[in-house]
Amino acid sequence: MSPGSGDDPLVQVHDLRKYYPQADGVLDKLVGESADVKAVDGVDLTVDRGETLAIVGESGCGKSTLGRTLLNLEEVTGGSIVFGGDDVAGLSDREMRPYRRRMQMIFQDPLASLNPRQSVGSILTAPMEVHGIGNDGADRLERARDLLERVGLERGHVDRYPHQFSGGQQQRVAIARALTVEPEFIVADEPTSALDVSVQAQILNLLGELQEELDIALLFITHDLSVVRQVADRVAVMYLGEIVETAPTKRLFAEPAHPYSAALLSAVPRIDPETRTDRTLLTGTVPSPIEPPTGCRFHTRCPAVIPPAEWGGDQPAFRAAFAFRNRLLDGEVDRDAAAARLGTEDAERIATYIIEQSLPVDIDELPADAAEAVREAARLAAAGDDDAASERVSEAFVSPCETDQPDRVPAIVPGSSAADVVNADGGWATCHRNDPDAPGTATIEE
Ligand SMILES: Nc1ncnc2c1ncn2[C@@H]1O[C@H](COP(=O)(O)OP(=O)(O)OP(=O)(O)O)[C@@H](O)[C@H]1O
Repeated sequence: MSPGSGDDPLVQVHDLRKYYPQADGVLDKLVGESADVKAVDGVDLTVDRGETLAIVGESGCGKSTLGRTLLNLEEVTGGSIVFGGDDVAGLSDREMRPYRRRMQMIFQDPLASLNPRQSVGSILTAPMEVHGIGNDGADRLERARDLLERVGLERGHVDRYPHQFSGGQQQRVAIARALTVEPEFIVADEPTSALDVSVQAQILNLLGELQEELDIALLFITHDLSVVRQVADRVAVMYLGEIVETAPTKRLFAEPAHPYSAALLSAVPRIDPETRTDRTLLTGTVPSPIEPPTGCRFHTRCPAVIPPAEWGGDQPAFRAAFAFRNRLLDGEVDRDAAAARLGTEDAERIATYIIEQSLPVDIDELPADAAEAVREAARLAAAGDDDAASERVSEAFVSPCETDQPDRVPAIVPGSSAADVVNADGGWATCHRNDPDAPGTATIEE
C-alpha cells in the first residue's frame, strides 16, 4: 500500500468549511447581511495513516485555518471531519477529549508555543498526566528524558527552560511535546519557517524520521515548495479556501495539472537546468475571500484562462484582453492619474495611455472586434465613466472559467491523452482544462 493511496485513511474531510465573520462587519450585521471571510470553503481531503501530506499555497489562502479546523480547534462552519472512523466535526471540548491524544499540532514559532515559566520536564510531562500516560511522576519524567534523546536533545535538558535553547532546539522540544501522547496524526504549521536555513533541514529530517518510525500521519503546512519536495508523499495545492489539485509530490513537480500549481512551481529554483521552465509570473491581485470569483476562483489570474468558443484569436491574445478587463473591473484603471501623468485632458490620448498601461500586448495582436471593444472601453474610462467601461469589457470578454464551476476530475498531465491517465496516480485537479467534458475545452489549443 502506498502512502496517499486512500486505502488506509486516518482522516477524511468532506466539504469542510470555516467562515469568519468579517472584522468590520458591524454595519453588515445591522442591515442583516453577513459578509464572511470564507477561509476554508468546501475542502475534500484524505490523509492516510503514515503519510505526509503537504498543504501549499500563497499567504492567506487558508492553510492554517484548514489545519486548525481539521483538529477541531476552530468551530466548524460546515462539512465533516472523519477521524479514525468517527465524525468529530462540531464535538465539544469534552467530547473531543479521547481524540485529542491522537492528534497534535506543531506551530511555526516554538517559543510562543512553549510556556516560558515551565521547565522542559514539566512541559513534557503535563500532557502525559492529562491523558493518563505513565505510571507515576518518575515514570513520566523518564519518558520525557527518552523523548528528548529521541528528538536529538540531551536527557538532562528536562531541567532547562525554553529560553535556554536555540530556535532549532526549541522546535525539537515542541516536537517532543507533540510526541508525549503518542499521536497518530500531527499537523505541523510552517514548523521550520522561523528557523535559520541551516537548522531547517535538521528539523525536517527529524520530522521525517519520526514520522516513518512511529507511522504518524503528518499534515505539513507550508508556503515553501522547496521544503515540500523533501518531506511530502503527496501535496494538496490550496487557492482562496479551496484545494485545486492533489498529486503525488514527484508528479506535481514534474507535471502539475492545474495552472495555479504550475505557476507556484515555476517560482521554485531548480538545480537541474534541463527541467527549468520559464517562470510564470502571477499577475493580478489575489481576490478577496469574502466574495471569491465565480466559476474557477483562479480565473482572474490564470495564464491558461480558456477563451469562449467564438473567440477569433489565440489564447495569449484572449488572456491579454481578459487581463485588461480584470484591471478595469478591479478599479486599477485611474483616468485622473493618467491625465496628470500626461499633463492633458485630451480624452483620446488618455484612452491610448490606458490601453498601453493595462493591455499586456500590442492592441494589433487582438482580433478586430476585441480590439474595438478595448478601444471603446478605454474611451469610456477616459471620459470618467468606469461603469460603462466595465460593462463593455464584461460583455466582450467572457471565459467559461468564469461562468462554470470546474468539477474535481482525475489529473490529466500535459501531453497525455485523457484515456491514458484516468486517475493513474490518484491525483485530481479542478480545472476545465482537465475535464474533457467541460464547456469551452474544445477551444483549447496547446
Ligand atoms: N481568526 C480569524 N478571524 C477572521 N479572519 C481570519 C481569522 N483567521 C484567518 N482569517 C482570514 O482567513 C483567511 C485565511 O487565513 P489563513 O491564516 O488560514 O491563511 P494561510 O494560508 O495560513 O496564510 P499564512 O501563510 O499567511 O498564515 C485570511 O483571509 C485571513 O485573513
